[in-house]
Amino acid sequence: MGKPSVYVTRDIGPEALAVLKKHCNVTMWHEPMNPVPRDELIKNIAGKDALLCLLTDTIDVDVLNAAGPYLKIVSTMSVGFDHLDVREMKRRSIKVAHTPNVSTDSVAELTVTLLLVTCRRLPEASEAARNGEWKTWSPFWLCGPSLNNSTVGIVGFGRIGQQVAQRVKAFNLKSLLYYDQYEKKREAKELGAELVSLDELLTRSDFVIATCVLIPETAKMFNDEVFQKMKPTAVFINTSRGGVVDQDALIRALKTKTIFAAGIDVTVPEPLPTDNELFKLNNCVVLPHVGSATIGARNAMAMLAVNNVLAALRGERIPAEVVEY
Ligand SMILES: O=C(O)[C@H](O)CO
Repeated sequence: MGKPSVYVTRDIGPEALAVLKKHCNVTMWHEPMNPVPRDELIKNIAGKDALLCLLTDTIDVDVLNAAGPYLKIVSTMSVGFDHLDVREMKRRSIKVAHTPNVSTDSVAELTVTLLLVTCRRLPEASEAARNGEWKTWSPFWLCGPSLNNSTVGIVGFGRIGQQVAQRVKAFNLKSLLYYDQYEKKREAKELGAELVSLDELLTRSDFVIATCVLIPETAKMFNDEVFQKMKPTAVFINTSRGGVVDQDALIRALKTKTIFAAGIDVTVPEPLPTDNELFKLNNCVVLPHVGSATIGARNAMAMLAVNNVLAALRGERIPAEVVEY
């Protein structure tokens, strides 16, 4: 019997690819900075045993139909799987896997970095130094809020939310709040975090950090009403998915100073067009979805995505199967 065939939608690095190629015939989309075009994906997936994809690939009924009857697993090199039609895959008995845990620290580090960069207005400050706006030291020029003695509210207290909590605790907070559909009692106790309603979190927090998953219940949950409940001094950070925010509402909140500032690593769409209003606001820091962008995390994600594929093809237990559906 020949090797199973796998379509890989981007170059996932030499280490992980070498392992995959040892056991499978690999066809791959080679352009590192362009997602595989839809027609190319549809053409190449035909007859494959496995698909290893990224969060930039929408894997829906059309792709599954094009794949045909041999497809046994869709393995995404991401924690989030909102780009996959998981329900349809389960209906067809196709396994679904993702890459949790291995990027948690990197995303938590980036979240805290973005929080600090946004509240201390660093992009604005750096630009001012570069463009000659820096005329003198001035008492209140480029000031922002401090984390010291502040209240931080984390929306979505999963692995990443908890690691963010762990890190921000070091800033000598007044209170650490979280909102989650589950109580997470033990973890919250260890971290000294208090479970509150969303409303209470919004009204009490100086910093509101979104680390929640994108599911129908969280889609556009940060809307006009939610921003209006935040303090006018509040800083909003989102490193989860752009879809949890009503982006027009965020623009309104930033423009009208309903909130002080926002730092976002995720947008709708991605990439965010360069003429988007958010890029024109100096109280908004936009990053190009780099939460997990450390070399170690990305290699570990690639390797886990490969191991998920190999386990499924061998009929073994999949290291990180998506089960909750
Ligand atoms: O889902 C993920 O893994 C992140 O958004 C990308 O690192």
